[in-house]
Amino acid sequence: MADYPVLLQVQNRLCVVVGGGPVGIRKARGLLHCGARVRLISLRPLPDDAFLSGAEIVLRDYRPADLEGAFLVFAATDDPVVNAAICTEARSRGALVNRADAGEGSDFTLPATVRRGDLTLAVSTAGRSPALAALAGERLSESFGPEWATLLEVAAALRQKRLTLQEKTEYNRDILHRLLAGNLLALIAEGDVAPIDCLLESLCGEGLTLEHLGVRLPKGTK
Ligand SMILES: C[C@@]1(CC(=O)O)c2cc3[nH]c(cc4nc(cc5[nH]c(cc(n2)[C@H]1CCC(=O)O)[C@@](C)(CC(=O)O)[C@@H]5CCC(=O)O)C(CC(=O)O)=C4CCC(=O)O)c(CCC(=O)O)c3CC(=O)O
Ligand SMILES: NC(=O)C1=CN([C@@H]2O[C@H](COP(=O)(O)OP(=O)(O)OC[C@H]3O[C@@H](n4cnc5c(N)ncnc54)[C@H](O)[C@@H]3O)[C@@H](O)[C@H]2O)C=CC1
Repeated sequence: MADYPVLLQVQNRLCVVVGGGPVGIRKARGLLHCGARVRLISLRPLPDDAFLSGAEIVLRDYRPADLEGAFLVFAATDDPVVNAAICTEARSRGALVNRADAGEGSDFTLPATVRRGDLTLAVSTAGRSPALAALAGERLSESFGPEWATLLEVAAALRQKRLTLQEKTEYNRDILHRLLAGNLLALIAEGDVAPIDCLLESLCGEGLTLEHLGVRLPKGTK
């Protein structure tokens, strides 16, 4: 059966990772990045460069009570018996569980992820080849440069304006097509405000400049 893709809001919710190897650390970092409260249980101490500031680190054998109050659970030890026990316990507590050593045993899997500001691109292979997911993510990363983050800011600001004016939502797709045909992405990458304002005003109406939309070009561009 096909997997159902969702994006979860984990801010301030407790997520428990069991296992402090490279895999557990990667999952914990991804969770911290999204504002989750992270509890990481590990038998062995973490390496010095784990950089998990803000996480609660518990260095001992996993106990079922470690999962108390968890929204998400990650079974990421190198012991399949322990991982299986974590999955059973998590489900009995009503938490969703990810099993690092077996895609089939998981309630959810993690995709390879590329972020450009609030634009998120995620690749899954339904657990069949994580290395292929990573490779496809690298390709996406090359195709979607940092200018996409600014494009999203422009699109979101225009959308906000038009919704305020109660116009039809088809407008959003149409105007984006026309802005892209006008080379907006390349103009953002070049970092010059004037030609971007010129394009915006010609397609969206007089006065609709970057400044009016509240969008700043990132530092590093002109
Ligand atoms: C099911 C899933 C469960 C989950 O963890 O969510 C899972 C399971 C397993 N991974 C294994 C191996 C590897 N995983 C990676 C890398 C990543 N694995 C990720 C996700 C997932 N891995 C989920 C499915 C995703 C999908 O649908 O495609 C990524 C995308 C996201 C992330 O983890 O954040 C991240 C790339 C991030 C990036 O670089 O962008 C690498 C490569 C590397 O490390 O460089 C290897 C070694 C090469 C290889 O084996 O392919 C093994 C065998 C372990 C063993 O042999 O013991 C299992 C267990 C099994 O398959 O049974
Ligand atoms: N999903 C994925 O992306 C990947 C999954 N894997 C799988 O994930 C597993 C973990 O991978 P690594 O992090 O590389 O392994 P690792 O061997 O480096 O780390 C395992 C961690 O689990 C801890 N641990 C073991 N038993 C424990 C217990 N009873 N209580 C608390 N902590 C315990 C150890 O202290 C260690 O920190 C591997 O066995 C492998 O099968 C491997 C590569 C990628």
